[in-house]
Amino acid sequence: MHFFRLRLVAALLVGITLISVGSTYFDVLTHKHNLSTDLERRTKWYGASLQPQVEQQMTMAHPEAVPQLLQRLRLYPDQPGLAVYDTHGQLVAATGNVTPLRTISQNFLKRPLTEGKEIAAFVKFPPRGLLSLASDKRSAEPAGYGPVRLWYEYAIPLHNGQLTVGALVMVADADYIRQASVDVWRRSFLNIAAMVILVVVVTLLMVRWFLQEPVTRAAEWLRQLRQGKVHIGEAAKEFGYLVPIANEVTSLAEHLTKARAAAETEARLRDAAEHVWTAHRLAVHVREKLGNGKLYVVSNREPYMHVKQCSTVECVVPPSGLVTALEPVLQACDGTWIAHGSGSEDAAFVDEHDHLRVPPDDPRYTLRRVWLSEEEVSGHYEGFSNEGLWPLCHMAHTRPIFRVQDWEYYQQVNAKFAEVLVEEMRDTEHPVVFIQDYHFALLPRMVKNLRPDARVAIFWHIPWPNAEAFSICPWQAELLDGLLGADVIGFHIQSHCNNFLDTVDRTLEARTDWEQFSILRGGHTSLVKPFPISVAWDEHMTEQAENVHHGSLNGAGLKKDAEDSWNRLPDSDERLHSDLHRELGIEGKHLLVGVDRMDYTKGIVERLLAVEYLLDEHPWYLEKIVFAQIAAPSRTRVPSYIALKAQVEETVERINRKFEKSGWKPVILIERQCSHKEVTRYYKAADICLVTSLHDGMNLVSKEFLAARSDGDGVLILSRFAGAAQELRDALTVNPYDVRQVAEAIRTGLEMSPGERRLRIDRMRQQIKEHNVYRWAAMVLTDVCAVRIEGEVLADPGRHQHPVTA
Ligand SMILES: Nc1ncnc2c1ncn2[C@@H]1O[C@H](COP(=O)(O)OP(=O)(O)O[C@H]2O[C@H](CO)[C@@H](O)[C@H](O)[C@H]2O)[C@@H](O)[C@H]1O
Ligand SMILES: O=P(O)(O)OC[C@H](O)CO
Repeated sequence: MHFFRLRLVAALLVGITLISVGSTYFDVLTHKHNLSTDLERRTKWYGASLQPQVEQQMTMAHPEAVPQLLQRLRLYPDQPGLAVYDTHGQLVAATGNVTPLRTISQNFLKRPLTEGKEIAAFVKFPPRGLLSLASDKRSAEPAGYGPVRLWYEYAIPLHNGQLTVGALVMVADADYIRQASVDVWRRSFLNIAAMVILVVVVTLLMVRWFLQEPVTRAAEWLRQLRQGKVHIGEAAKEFGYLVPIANEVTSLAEHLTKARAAAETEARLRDAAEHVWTAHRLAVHVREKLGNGKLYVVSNREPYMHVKQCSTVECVVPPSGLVTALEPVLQACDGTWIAHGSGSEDAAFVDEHDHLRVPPDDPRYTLRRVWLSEEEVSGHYEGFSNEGLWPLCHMAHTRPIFRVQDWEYYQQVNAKFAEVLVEEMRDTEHPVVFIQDYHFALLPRMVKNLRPDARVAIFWHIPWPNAEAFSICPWQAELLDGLLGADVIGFHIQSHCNNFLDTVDRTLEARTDWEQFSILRGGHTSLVKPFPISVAWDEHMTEQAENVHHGSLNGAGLKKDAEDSWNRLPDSDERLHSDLHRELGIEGKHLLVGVDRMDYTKGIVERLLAVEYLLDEHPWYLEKIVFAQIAAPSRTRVPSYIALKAQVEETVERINRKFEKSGWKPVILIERQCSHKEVTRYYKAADICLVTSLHDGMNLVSKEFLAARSDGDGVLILSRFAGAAQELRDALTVNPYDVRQVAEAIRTGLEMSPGERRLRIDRMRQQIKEHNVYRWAAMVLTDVCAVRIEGEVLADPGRHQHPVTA
């Protein structure tokens, strides 16, 4: 820093001095020029006014009268000295400062006397020759001549008709011009000195306040961070105005912290011979399985949408179970995610290949956006997918609608994605394609036809109904045939696999192997397997929770008693809990939470009716509970969704009207999409999380709730018709249609002892930790990478084994 300051001061000194000297130099030149021009003009004018009278005198051949004339003509002492010379260059008369006039050179007079033209010049007098004769050579004052001064000499010819009769010479003292320049330089020097001092002082102060101090503070913070003495979130104030750097450093620190945590976790897991999957383990595993290949994921919904909100463009993560599950997988494995670019501003954020790297603030993988027309969205997404297949696969008693035109768009969009996929994979050998969901039932076959060397898996995120229910789809055979193009077909649970095998059995010419759970059709085998999807597991939160719950050493080095810590939330969670309660105006009340897309399969209305039933039957809970339902707008142009929204709003209004009392209302409806962070606040602050789907492939809200409960508290009420119910045996399982049962479950949850809550949550969290989304992806990708492609030479025989047992 010291050297930096020295260099800065030196640079400022040189810079300011050069600029100031340059500008002064030009000032002096201008000033000198102006003064000289003025003197020239005045002298010439004076000469012109004298010339006729002197000429007359010379013409009359009275040279002896010329001195008197000159005396008369020179009225003031500051006027130029005057001299008249005859045609031989002999001085006839002189007045004023005669010394320089006497030494006018013959050369100077030559021009007016011989050529008849005027002449002017600035000269220094006494000249150098005289100076050198001075007795004291160091003196600037030659003996008898006074100091050297600047003079302006001007000579004009004197005429008698055509004849030159002499010359009139004027000598003006021009030394004031030289003096003025010296003055300007002196003033400028003082200015420069003052400016340099001021700028240097101000700069040094600024360096100290705005650079040295923040940098010192930031360096100290980084040192403490390295030593684990401070938290990442506390950085901003240390960095002051260097906030952009703070953000980058914070993100770097987060990465380092995560990497350190991951390394520690890996080491611990290895040490404990556990089999928990982490992002890092998945990344290593997938890289090994893919070899030279690459991963391509296809879904209708994209993980990041650029949308206009008010006047700004925001990049949002849509509320979708599929996105929640796949995003951490892609972040771990890299690859390309191909999806419909559905955000209003999406087109502005892609390159010429419709690519962008995401997540935007920490790019890890490529998103390829596919553009669909309004008609394609309406026919493929809203029509066939969400008015046809969605209600067909969910037992929620909404009638599926199948239109011929929607089916045509469904085929068209599947073909469009196949084309894009093939284009993306053109330079990749052995690509692995992982297709998502019911929007792309035809895609596996299309891809296999175009790229027989591709290994293809499809995961069906929603339930598969029984064969009879599925048979109402007019194009069931085409859909099944399309799906059977895949090498691996995944569902959440075994019963969905069974339903699928049964549907194929009854519909197509194919050999179904119920022992291997595979289907052979046209010489190609498809493996049909359950892969229960899950959420990412944040080891950080787990450690924090475990430290509190199991009485390990806390930050202060004190061993906490397990029972004592049981009823306590960690500080940050406690604060979060009370902040949210204060924000909602529900301090001291029990908070029940529901988080869903506004979808009729999620049982939102039934859940509201259960809350109403509870308050009717157990009025003791009046003013003691609040149910917050966060509902993200979903498929908002589909009629059944429009009707559901109206029904939910009406029901909330009716229940609130019925029970509201002195400012308290039993239901808060938040109809918008929240960030993951906001949703997590609700999960953490809730006493009970209500998941009452009428039918659900898996349901990730239940798992997110458990993952968020690092405090080890909270109760999960879970529909038995959600796939998650098969794994989460410690939830309070309910039939969502049975309003009384759901109400009773809420009551049980509210009355449950802290010990029982902890026991249940602990077991379910352990289940999710071990069966997280990294494990899900590892299972699917291991199976698809193990597929044998006809004619392919095995470069790595290990690739085709099934080593995953965890
Ligand atoms: N208001 C809101 N704001 C922000 N985020 C919100 C939100 N409401 C919901 N979300 C988020 O959206 C996701 C919903 O996931 P779900 O599994 O519950 O249902 P979804 O039907 O979308 O998924 C489909 O795919 C998943 C994954 O396979 C299956 O579990 C499921 O059964 C199937 O229907 C969750 O991550 C949740 O946090
Ligand atoms: O919002 P959608 O229509 O993409 O649905 C999201 C679901 O995760 C589909 O399974």
